Amino acid sequence: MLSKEDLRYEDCEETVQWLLDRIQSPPDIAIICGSGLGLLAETLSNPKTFDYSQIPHFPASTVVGHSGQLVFGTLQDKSCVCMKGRFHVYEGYSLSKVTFPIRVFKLLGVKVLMVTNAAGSLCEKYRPGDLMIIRDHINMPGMAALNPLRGPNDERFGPRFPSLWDTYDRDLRVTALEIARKIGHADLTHEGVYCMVGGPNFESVAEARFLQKLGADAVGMSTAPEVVVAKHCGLRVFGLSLITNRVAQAYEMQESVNHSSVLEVGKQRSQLLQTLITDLVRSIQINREPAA
Ligand SMILES: O=P(O)(O)O[C@H]1O[C@H](CO)[C@@H](O)[C@H]1O
Ligand SMILES: Nc1nc2[nH]cnc2c(=O)[nH]1
Repeated sequence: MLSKEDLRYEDCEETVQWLLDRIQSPPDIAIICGSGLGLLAETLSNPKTFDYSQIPHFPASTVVGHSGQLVFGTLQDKSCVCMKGRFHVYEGYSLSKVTFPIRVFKLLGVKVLMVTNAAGSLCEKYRPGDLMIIRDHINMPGMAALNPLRGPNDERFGPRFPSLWDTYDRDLRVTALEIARKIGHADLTHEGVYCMVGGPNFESVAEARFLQKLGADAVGMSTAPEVVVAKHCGLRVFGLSLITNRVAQAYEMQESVNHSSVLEVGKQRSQLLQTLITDLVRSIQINREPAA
């Protein structure tokens, strides 16, 4: 059964038509800007910006550092769309709402989804300001049935039982690592496993130890639902975490984290993120099917 909160294929089509009536060319690449990473959207040329509040069926951004705008434009001659701000489950939104933009992107013709986020480090060698290319994820809420694909499956989006074994595109990961090396930041760029928790509280020491034992290198409160829905509908996915803090795994550790410090690290690293994403976008070949 669909709940009142669940958005349908027809809702997506309505949003897509509204956007197509207002933009020059449909995007090939979508970029989601994580907490404090909205400056990425400033890299687009000829921007056309919509507040989420204008767009049919879009929820509102309620988190500081997520300005709530969809920006269409060009980056490295590629037609792109940037979400300046994403939706989180802890804001009270259903997973259908949290992931709605991904399905809109798919129907707009997007081929590649790039997700960025701010995350806490569970890995000894990661430092605040480091980058983690996401190799794989652990979707904690998803494993407990809080999955965006729960409920009736609409085959027009994708199959009932999608496989996630190769979710984070190998070629894009390899290229991103090469770019990090070329721009002299190989030392602070890692590849690892992102774990999504529901939030909004940061982890207790016992929770942090638990997640680290499970194989997580970084933890945050987003991304996994977006990626599950993207994979379900056949998008290529690239994920990048900015490590904004270390997560205390011992009671003696003096690690305090708050949202302002997360945003501050985002600001400090925004140039590096822009360079990496811009160079990665340059490397992508888009094969558009010829119009029928
Ligand atoms: O995942 P993004 O949206 O980057 O934000 C991260 O930063 C916020 C906490 O400071 C949480 O929302 C967490 O998920
Ligand atoms: N859950 C969680 N989310 C974050 N986002 C940025 N840092 C953190 C963190 O330490 N934990």
